[in-house]
Amino acid sequence: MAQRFDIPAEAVALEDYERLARERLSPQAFAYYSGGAADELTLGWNLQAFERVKLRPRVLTEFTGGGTMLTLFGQTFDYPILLAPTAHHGLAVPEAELATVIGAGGARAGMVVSTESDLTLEEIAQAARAPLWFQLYIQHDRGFTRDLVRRAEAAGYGALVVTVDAPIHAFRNREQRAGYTPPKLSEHANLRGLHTRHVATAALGESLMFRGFLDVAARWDDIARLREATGLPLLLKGIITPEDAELALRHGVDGLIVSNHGGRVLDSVPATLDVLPGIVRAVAGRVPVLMDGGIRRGTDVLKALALGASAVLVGRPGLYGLAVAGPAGVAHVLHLLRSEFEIAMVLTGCATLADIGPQVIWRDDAASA
Ligand SMILES: Cc1cc2nc3c(=O)[nH]c(=O)nc-3n(C[C@H](O)[C@H](O)[C@H](O)COP(=O)(O)O)c2cc1C
Ligand SMILES: CCCCCCC(=O)C(=O)O
Repeated sequence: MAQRFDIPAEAVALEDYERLARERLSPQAFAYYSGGAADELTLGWNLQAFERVKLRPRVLTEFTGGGTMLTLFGQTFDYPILLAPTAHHGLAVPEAELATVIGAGGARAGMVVSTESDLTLEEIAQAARAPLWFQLYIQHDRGFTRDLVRRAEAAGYGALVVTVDAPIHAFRNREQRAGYTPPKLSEHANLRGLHTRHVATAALGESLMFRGFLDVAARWDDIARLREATGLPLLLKGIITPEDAELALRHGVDGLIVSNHGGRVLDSVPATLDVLPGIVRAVAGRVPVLMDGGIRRGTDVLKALALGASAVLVGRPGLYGLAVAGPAGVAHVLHLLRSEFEIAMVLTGCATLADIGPQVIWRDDAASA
C-alpha cells in the first residue's frame, strides 16, 4: 500500500513534481505557490531565459579528484544548490517547515528559512542537519526586527538574508482569482506580538501607497543599522540592477542574491539569468553573487554558474516536492537537481566548480562552431 510520503514512480524530473503537486494541493494553495504578479510575464521569462542558453559539450576530460563542494561565508556546502526562502509550508503538509528542513538535511542541502514560516525559526533550527540561513523581512517595528535577528543568532543560523524587493504585497491576480487570502502578519509564527498600524488598503478615492504606509518601509539606513547590529554574514536578496548592487556593497553586505522574487512582485522585471552577468561584472569578485528564479534543471544550475553565480536557490520546486511526498519529496527534488547538475558538469568537461566558466556556454559564432 502506498504510504503518505512515498515518492511516486512517475516523479523523475522537477516538472513532474509540479504536475503532481497541483493534484494534491487545494486550488488556493497551488495558486499561492505557483503564481506570480499580475500577468506573470516575469515568471515566464525566468524560465524562458534558460531555454535560450545553449551548452558546449567536451569529451574525454580527466575527472579524478572532481567534486562540487564549496565554501560560502565560512560554511561548507556539498553542492551549490540551496532551498530559497518560501513562506507557509503548512499549506503543503501539516508538518510544515519541519518536513522541509528534514528533507533538505537528508539531501545535505542548505536552506533559507522565511520570516513568514508556519513554525518558529527556533523549531525549524532544532531539526536542521545542513547549513541554515534566516531570511529577514524588515518589519515596521524596528525593535521587533532587532529581536528577530537576535533570535536567529541564538538559534544558530549561519547567515541573514534580507529580502529587499518586496516592501509591499503586489497584486497577484492568480491568487486573488483562486480566493487565496494571506494570514495577518501578527498571526505568523515568528511575528506573534507584532503590532503594525500600517496596512496597505485603500477605499475608493484614496491612495493605496501614499498615505503613510511607506513612511515606515525599509530603506538603506536599515541595512547600515543591521550591518552594525549583527556579526552574521549579511546578504541582500532581490538585487537586479548594478546601481543597487553597488549601494549594497557600500553598506557592507557580504553577498548578493540576484532575484526577482520568482516573478511575484514587480511584473515586467527581466529574467534573473539575463541580469546576472551585469551584476557579476559590477561586483567584480568583491562578494559572492547567488541567484534564483526559474531553476528547474541541472543544466540551469550549470548555466547560472557559468554566468558568474556562486550558487543558486530554488523556490517552487521544493514546495512541490513537499506537497507530493513531504521530507522525501523535498530531498528527492534536491537529489534530482544535484544529479542532473553533476551530469551536466561532466558532459561539459568540468571536474570542479572552479572549472565552470563562460567556456561551457555555446556561442553561435565562429569561436564555438
Ligand atoms: C510560495 C512562495 C513563497 C515565497 N516566500 C518568500 C519569502 O517568504 N521570502 C522571500 O525572500 N522570498 C520568498 N519567495 C521567493 C523565493 O525565495 C524565490 O526568490 C523564488 O521562488 C525563486 O523562483 P523559483 O520559484 O522559480 O525558484 C517565495 C516564493 C514562493 C513561490
Ligand atoms: C510584503 C510581501 C510579503 C510576501 C510574503 C511572502 C512572500 O515573500 C511571497 O509570498 O512571495
